[in-house]
Amino acid sequence: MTQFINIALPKGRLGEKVYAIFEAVGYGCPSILNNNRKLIFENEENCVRYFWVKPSDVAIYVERGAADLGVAGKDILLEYRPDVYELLDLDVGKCRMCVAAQKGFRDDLDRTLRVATKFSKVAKDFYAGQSREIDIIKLNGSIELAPILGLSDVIVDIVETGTTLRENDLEVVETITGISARLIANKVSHKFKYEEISRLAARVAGYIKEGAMR
Ligand SMILES: Nc1ncnc2c1ncn2[C@@H]1O[C@H](COP(=O)(O)OP(=O)(O)OP(=O)(O)O)[C@@H](O)[C@H]1O
Ligand SMILES: O=P(O)(O)OC[C@H]1O[C@H](OP(=O)(O)OP(=O)(O)O)[C@H](O)[C@@H]1O
Repeated sequence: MTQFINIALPKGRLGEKVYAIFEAVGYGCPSILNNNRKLIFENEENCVRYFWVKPSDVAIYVERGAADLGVAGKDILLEYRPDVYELLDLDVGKCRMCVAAQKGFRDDLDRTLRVATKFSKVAKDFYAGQSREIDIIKLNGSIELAPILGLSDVIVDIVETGTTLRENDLEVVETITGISARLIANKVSHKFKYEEISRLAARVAGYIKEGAMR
C-alpha cells in the first residue's frame, strides 16, 4: 500500500516556487494556492500532504518527523545543522551568504570585530577559520541597519540581487558561500517510506536536470 508523504513547505518567497516543482512532477494539491489561512493541504489521489511552515522552522519539522520531507535554504541547514538527509539541490532560492560593510570599510585587525547577523553559527565558523576574534550581535531582521548605526562593524547576511546593500550604501566584503533550496528528509521516514520518497526525489531530480538543460 502506498503511504502518504508529508512535506513541509517554506511559506513566503520560496514556497510557491518549490510547490510548482512538486506539482510539475505529479504531486499537485490544487487547493493549496487558494489564498486562505489554512496550513495543511492534502491530496488523497497522489498520497501527499503539505504543511506551510515558517522557512526557518522547516528543518525542525523534518528532523523530528512531523514531516517526512521539507524544503529549506542551505543557510538554514548551515546554521541549525539538523540531523536530516539532504537529498537534492532544487536550484531555486539562489543567493549568497556574505560579509558586508559600509563602503570603504577596512578591518584594522587590532580589535574584536563586531558582526551583526541572524546566522551566528555561520559567522562564528567563518571567522574561526580565519582565527579572527569576533563579537556576535544577534539580530532577527533589517541586519543592514547595524553598521549604519554603528551597532556593528560588518554584517553576515544573505545577498540576492544586492539591492538592499546598494540602497543602504553598503557593499559585499567577502562571499562566504552560495545558497540554494534543498530537499531534506527525515532519517526514519527515509527508511520506512523509502520507495515513496525515492520515487518523488527521482522525479524532482529529473525535472531539475531538464530545467538545467533548457
Ligand atoms: N533575498 C533573500 N533574502 C532571504 N532569503 C532568501 C533570499 N533569496 C532567497 N532566499 C532563501 O529563501 C529562504 C526563505 O527566505 P524568507 O526571507 O522567505 O524567509 P525568512 O523571512 O528569512 O524566514 P524567517 O521569517 O523564518 O526567518 C532563505 O532561507 C534563503 O535560503
Ligand atoms: O540582495 P537583496 O535582493 O536585496 O536581498 C537581500 C535581503 O533580503 C533578506 O532580507 P528579508 O527580505 O528576508 O528581510 P529581513 O531579513 O530584514 O527580515 C536579506 O536579509 C537581505 O536583507
